[in-house]
Amino acid sequence: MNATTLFSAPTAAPSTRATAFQPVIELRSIEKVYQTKTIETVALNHVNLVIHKGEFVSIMGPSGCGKSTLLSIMGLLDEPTAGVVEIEGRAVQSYSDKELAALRNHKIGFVFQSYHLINDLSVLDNVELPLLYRPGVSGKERRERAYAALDKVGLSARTNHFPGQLSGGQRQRVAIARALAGRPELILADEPTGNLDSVMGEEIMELLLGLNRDEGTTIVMVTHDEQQALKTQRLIRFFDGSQVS
Ligand SMILES: Nc1ncnc2c1ncn2[C@@H]1O[C@H](COP(=O)(O)OP(=O)(O)OP(=O)(O)O)[C@@H](O)[C@H]1O
Repeated sequence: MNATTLFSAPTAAPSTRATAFQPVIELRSIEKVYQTKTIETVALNHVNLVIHKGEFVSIMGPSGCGKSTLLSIMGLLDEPTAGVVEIEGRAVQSYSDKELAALRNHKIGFVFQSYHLINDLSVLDNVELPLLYRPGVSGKERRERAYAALDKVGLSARTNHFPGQLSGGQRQRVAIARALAGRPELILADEPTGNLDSVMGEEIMELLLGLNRDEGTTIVMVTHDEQQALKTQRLIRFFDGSQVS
């Protein structure tokens, strides 16, 4: 299939606090091929995509069409087989390993379907954990940021609980607080409501919409829920590693 251009302006006005049309991340002709001994899978087929500051973009498509692969490449967790990823106008390939690690830790926050919380740690410690690896963030600042993030997601009263004592929706709130404590410019959410019932899923969706609207946080979300996707500013549909709309 030929290269597909995913670039398009947001369908709704970006958040008032966002800097309109300033790219946060740009993918140019990204290809990802997984090669095993017997089979070659083209997971992404020359994808072109720009995410702008303050956008909330959702990505939908059938199982296996490349959504998680796309998110991993955007999150600098995986490398494309071909093509260029640019963060704030600079090709990621030109960053040193140290700079890349800093980008990953400082600019990008991840939210996963299965929360990825540590069950033996309290809610507060889970949220603080990624900040332990941040040079220059003191213990006091870590704690303050974690409390502030938990306040933002409405969990101030649960700081000493453990993940096993929380509902699924509350666990996802903790995971979102953990991402927020790092003050990321971009949140990548892979099916954040996938394990939740419709009421809790709706709550998490409202939380993400609020963060985007009120704080200008840029969000890219993979979802199988069309109703939720339609609430975001731009919906990108994938099929077989390429954008179809
Ligand atoms: N590590 C891997 N090795 C080989 N093939 C892989 C690997 N990871 C993904 N794939 C293949 O790449 C394709 C895209 O996978 P990906 O997980 O990105 O799809 P997806 O759209 O996120 O699917 P789902 O909705 O089921 O999570 C699939 O055909 C998958 O089998």
